[in-house]
Amino acid sequence: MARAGEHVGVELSAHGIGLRLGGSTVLSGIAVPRVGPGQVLGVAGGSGAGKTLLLEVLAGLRTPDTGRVSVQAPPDALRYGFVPQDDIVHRALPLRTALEYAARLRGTDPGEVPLVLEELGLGAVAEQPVRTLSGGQRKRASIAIELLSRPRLLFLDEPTSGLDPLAGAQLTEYLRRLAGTGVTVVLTTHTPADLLRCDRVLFIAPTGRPGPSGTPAELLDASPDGTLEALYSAETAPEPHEEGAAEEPAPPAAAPATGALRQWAVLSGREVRLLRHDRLTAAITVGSPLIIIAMFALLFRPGVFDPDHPSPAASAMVLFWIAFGAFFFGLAYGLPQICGELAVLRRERRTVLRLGPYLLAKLTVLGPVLLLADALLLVVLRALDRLPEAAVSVHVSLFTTTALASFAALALGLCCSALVSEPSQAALVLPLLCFPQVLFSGAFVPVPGMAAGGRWISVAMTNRWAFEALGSGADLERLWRGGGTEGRALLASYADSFGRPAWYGWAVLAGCAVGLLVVAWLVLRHRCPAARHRLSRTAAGPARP
Ligand SMILES: Nc1ncnc2c1ncn2[C@@H]1O[C@H](COP(=O)(O)OP(=O)(O)OP(=O)(O)O)[C@@H](O)[C@H]1O
Repeated sequence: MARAGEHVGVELSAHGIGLRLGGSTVLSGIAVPRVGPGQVLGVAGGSGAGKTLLLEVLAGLRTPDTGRVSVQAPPDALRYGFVPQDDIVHRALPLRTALEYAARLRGTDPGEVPLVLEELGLGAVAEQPVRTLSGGQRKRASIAIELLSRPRLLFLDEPTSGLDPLAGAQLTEYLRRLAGTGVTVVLTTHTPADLLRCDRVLFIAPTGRPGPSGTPAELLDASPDGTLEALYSAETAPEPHEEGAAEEPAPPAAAPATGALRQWAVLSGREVRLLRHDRLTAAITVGSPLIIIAMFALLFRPGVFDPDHPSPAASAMVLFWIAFGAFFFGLAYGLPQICGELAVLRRERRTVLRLGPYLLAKLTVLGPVLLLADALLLVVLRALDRLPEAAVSVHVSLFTTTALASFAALALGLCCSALVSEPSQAALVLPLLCFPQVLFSGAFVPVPGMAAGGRWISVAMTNRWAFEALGSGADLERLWRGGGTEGRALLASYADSFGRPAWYGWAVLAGCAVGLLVVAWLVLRHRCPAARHRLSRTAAGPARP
């Protein structure tokens, strides 16, 4: 929290801001009046006028095509916070826990959490899961997370939207008090009552052109009917563009950084807590492999790998479904992971979060569960005589294959989860990903019998490589040679599918897992950009009181 009387502060202003998106101009010639510590700037305008975009430009999250944002801050005082419109706290966690993880991630003292909660009037609901909080409490929770970093410059995108007039008034009053401690506050709002509590107000006219600007009293004087509402569609002359002036060398990020290792540890801890607090998800995570294993145990006959009386076709099916089970475990775990918390991820990326530790934390928590599921699958099937009685090395080979198949599928799931926007879309993707893994695995139509197109597609199917590695590990060819006419027919149709050593399949599966994780990382880097402060910061002496 900023301490009253501290003489550090940030001054912000902007000139000639212009921005084009999707081929059209969304902001042009916007000037932002100078605001400093202790002041609140309200940005107003109709829906779609460009308030959020301007806020992002001011916060250094977007580069304007024209114009300049300047921030005057004493050395080391440019700590900023950005509170977006979306819900940005993990809903399953108790509020206090969510804030403590946010503090650890930012490298700030979790001991600050009770202070921040009290300050925002959230002490009484600190132990409630975030999903049970009211809209107004969630907004304050969102602000609380940013306050943990003790920002000197705080941006808030529509902090009062969805609140009743009293709750909205209380929130803006709180922001006023916060500004009084030396923080510079910039907020967007739709509510004229909020604007009356600001020191300065800037209107953006429809289509992103400049509107009137001044103190609330000046604006009320200038209004044709004495109301702020009348100014929503008013336009003033745009500031001349400063072509090419937008790009400034990027100063270092303002938020305190935590090391990659520490982020990984904090994020892994949070993943575990999320699983513990979201009991239904935890039950599905543990229960779905158990159900699938039980179905396999009921489906397969015992003794199909008996070298004296083998059932060649049945043995191929057992190995295929084991490969598919391992694939399904990984995919089902990976798909819901990222899309359900994109808003949280975006926000954390704007402060400190690194994507490497984030993805690694997912693997750290889900990996052991997957390994356990794969091991249980093999142990149960062997105990029920659905797998061959063989040397330990054979079982190690089968386990290695299933583990790598699960990890490749987990990486595929994380990748797709990063690409979609909502869990409902992830659910739609699930069958689309499973179908080709069945069709082109080479189990039902052996690879040598596929059309050329199918053979090419099968190369990209991790299930094919898992199936072949399992067949090689279990030495299907030898089993089939002793399997009479059926065995010889299968040997002819599968040709050399199981002729390659198992490690060949392992290498492909490991390569797929790494490649897909890199793709997931790239997708997230594009969709959740890290804050790059392109503000033209000027070192300054003591800020104005
Ligand atoms: N990525 C984008 N590509 C193209 N157009 C965009 C993009 N993001 C925003 N816009 C457009 O820019 C305009 C301004 O959007 P912005 O979100 O800033 O509006 P706003 O004033 O915050 O609206 P609201 O009050 O409804 O939240 C809108 O017309 C929007 O459709």
